[in-house]
Amino acid sequence: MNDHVIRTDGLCLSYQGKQALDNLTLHLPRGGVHAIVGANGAGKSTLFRVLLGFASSDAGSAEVLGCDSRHLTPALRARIGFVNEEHTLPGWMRVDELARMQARLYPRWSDDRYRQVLANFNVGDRQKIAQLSRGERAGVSLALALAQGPELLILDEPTLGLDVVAKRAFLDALLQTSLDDGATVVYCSHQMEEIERVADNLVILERGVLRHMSAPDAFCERVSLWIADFPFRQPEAARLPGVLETRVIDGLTHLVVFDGGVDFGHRLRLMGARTAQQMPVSLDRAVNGFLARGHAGVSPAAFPTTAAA
Ligand SMILES: Nc1ncnc2c1ncn2[C@@H]1O[C@H](COP(=O)(O)OP(=O)(O)OP(=O)(O)O)[C@@H](O)[C@H]1O
Repeated sequence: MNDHVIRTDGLCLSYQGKQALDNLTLHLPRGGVHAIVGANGAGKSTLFRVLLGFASSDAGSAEVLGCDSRHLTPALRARIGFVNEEHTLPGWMRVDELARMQARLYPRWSDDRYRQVLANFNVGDRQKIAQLSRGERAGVSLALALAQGPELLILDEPTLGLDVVAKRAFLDALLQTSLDDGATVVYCSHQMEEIERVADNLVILERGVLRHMSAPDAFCERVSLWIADFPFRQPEAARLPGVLETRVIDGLTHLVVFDGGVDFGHRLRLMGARTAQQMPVSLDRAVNGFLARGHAGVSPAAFPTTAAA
């Protein structure tokens, strides 16, 4: 049995000649929390739109829960929860009216789960959706999505603009559902500290291409910060294979390196470094270094895709 909750093969979509998804092959296994990261415009929202059948691809295939995204039936949609970054909900409805409507639509609806999630947010049942703050609306949309009892929950930057307390409540509710109900969560975010906390799998997209997929820890282990002291002149260390980012701080050269290998320090010494020290990096620094090389005009093709099959 194909046990991928999401499966795309050679997916392409361009808007007016701009390639939003570029031959994207992505297979996400069932279970856990999968975080999709990428720079602005990397294709994250476009991918979700294609997966949910809201946009058509130019080529390739997309499947969700084993079904072609172009032909998702209402029964299959009922097994998928979706929270978008705008938390779009009908503003004219009251919170309790909306919940009652959703309860009728979804056979697996759980009032207990709805109440449990909503309790984290300061929302009154009789408030109109339009009167809610952004964070409260986020809480309602998450409570509705989780109460649906989805097998798969897709979230597009769900915590954007939330304060620290609302963010924590949101993530706690998300984790609890993933653990208690066995739902697979797929979400995109720019917040690495969040991803570090909740994600089992890290997916890096760059200009519509899959660049990396592994556990966040495994990714971090492949990225190091090297601090080298070049007493005479700064070398062209950026040319060394795997260098993502270089900076000179207080006379020392800082290099963020991907898969530098055990002899990277030796190479720096051969280039004239008096000392070369290796240090671990945070997920934030590792991902940002990885994405920054694309911004710096370095051709991503110079780096192999490191996605697991
Ligand atoms: N409806 C559209 N019409 C034209 N171009 C679009 C449309 N939607 C997306 N794009 C383009 O497709 C590319 C991918 O956009 P997408 O919204 O998927 O990126 P993203 O990774 O979600 O970005 P962000 O992190 O900024 O939300 C971008 O270059 C964007 O300009």
